[in-house]
Amino acid sequence: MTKPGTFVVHATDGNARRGTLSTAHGDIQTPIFMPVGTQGTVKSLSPQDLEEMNAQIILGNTYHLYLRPGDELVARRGGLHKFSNWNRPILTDSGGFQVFSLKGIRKLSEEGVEFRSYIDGSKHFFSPEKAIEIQMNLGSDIMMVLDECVGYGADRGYTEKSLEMTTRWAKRCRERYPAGSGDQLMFGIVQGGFFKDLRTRSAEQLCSLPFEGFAIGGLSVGESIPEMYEQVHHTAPLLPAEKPRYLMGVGTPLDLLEAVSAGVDMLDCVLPSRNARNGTLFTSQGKINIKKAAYKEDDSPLDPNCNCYTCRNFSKAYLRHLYMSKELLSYRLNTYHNLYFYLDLMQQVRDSIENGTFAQLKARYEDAYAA
Ligand SMILES: CNc1nc2cc3c(cc2[nH]1)N=C(N)NC3
Ligand SMILES: [Zn+2]
Repeated sequence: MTKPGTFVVHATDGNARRGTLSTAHGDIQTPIFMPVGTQGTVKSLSPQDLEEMNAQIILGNTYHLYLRPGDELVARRGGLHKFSNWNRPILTDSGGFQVFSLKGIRKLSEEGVEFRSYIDGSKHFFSPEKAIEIQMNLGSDIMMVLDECVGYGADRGYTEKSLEMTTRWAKRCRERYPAGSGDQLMFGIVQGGFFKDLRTRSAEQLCSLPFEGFAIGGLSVGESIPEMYEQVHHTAPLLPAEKPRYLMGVGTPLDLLEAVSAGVDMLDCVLPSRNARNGTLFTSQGKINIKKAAYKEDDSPLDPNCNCYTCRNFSKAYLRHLYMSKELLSYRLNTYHNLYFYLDLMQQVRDSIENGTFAQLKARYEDAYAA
C-alpha cells in the first residue's frame, strides 16, 4: 500500500489537476467531491449505495459525533469505519465551522472555544488538542485542524487577529499528532476572510507547517458567488502544488467546475443531499424541482443522460408522487440521484483533465446551468 499522504499529480489542464491521494483506507482519485455524512451516515443512503455510485470518501463531523454517540464510544467499537461499516476513506471536519456558526452562547479564548450542545444545551469545551483527540478516536483518514471561522462581513481587524490565532491553533493541532506519527493525515485550513492580503498571510503561515494537505476555509458563508470565486482564484495557487487543496463547503455543479479550474482538488457540500430532501434535483440539462405540477403525469426519467438506479427505474411522475406524499423513499431516490450526478460530474472532470478537454466540459455545464 502506498504511504498515506502521498499525493501524485498525473496530469494538468490549465490550473486543473488530475491526482491521486493515498490514505490508510485506499487511494482517492482527484478532483473529488465528498458526500457529507455528518453523523456517520450520508442521510438515507447505505454504504452499499455509496459504493455502487463510486463514492471514494465521505465526511463525518467531529462536533456532532463527539456530542452523540460520543467519540470514545465509537473508539470502543473500533472507530468510525468499523462502527458505520464504511471501509473507504473518511475525512472529519474539526467542528470549527459548526461551533462558530452555532447561534447562541460560545466563549472564545486563546485556549479554545466553549460552546453549548445543540442536543441538550450542556456546556462543552474544544481546545485544538481536544478536536484532534476526538478525530484520533474516530480514526478518520483525514483530520482537520480546529480553526476559527469568521462570519461574512467580519471587519479587517477582527479577521486579522482571528487568522493569527487560527495559525497558532493549527501548530498546536500538528504538535498533538505530529506528521508521520500514524496513518491519519492532517490538513491545515487557510482563513483570512475576504481580504486578499490576509488570505496570503494565512497561507504563508500555514504552508510553512508540515500538513499533508491544505483547505480553504471561511468561504461559502453567505458571500456572493463572484466574491467566493475571487477568493478561491486568489488563494488556491498560493497553496503548495505538490499537496492536495480542499475547498470546504462548496458548492453547486458550476462552483465545483470553477474551483477545479482554479486548482482545487477536493470539495464537500451538503447541497446535493440537502436539496434532494426538498425536491431540487440536478440534471444534465440543469436543475429541476420535482414538485412542479408539470411532472404529474410525466413518464420520462429524471435525467435521460443519467445511468443511476433512480433514473433507470422510476418516472418523474412517480418521484413527484413520493415527494408530495412525504414518503421516505423520496429522500432515498432523490439523494441517490443527486449524489450520483455530483460524483459522475467529477468523473467527467477527471477524464477531461486527462484528455485536455476540461474547458469544453466546463462550458457545456455553464450553458446547461446558465442562471
Ligand atoms: C457550507 N459552507 C461552509 N463553509 C465552511 C468553512 C469551513 C468549514 C466548513 C464549511 N462549510 N469547516 C471548517 N473547519 N472551517 C472552514
Ligand atoms: Zn439519476
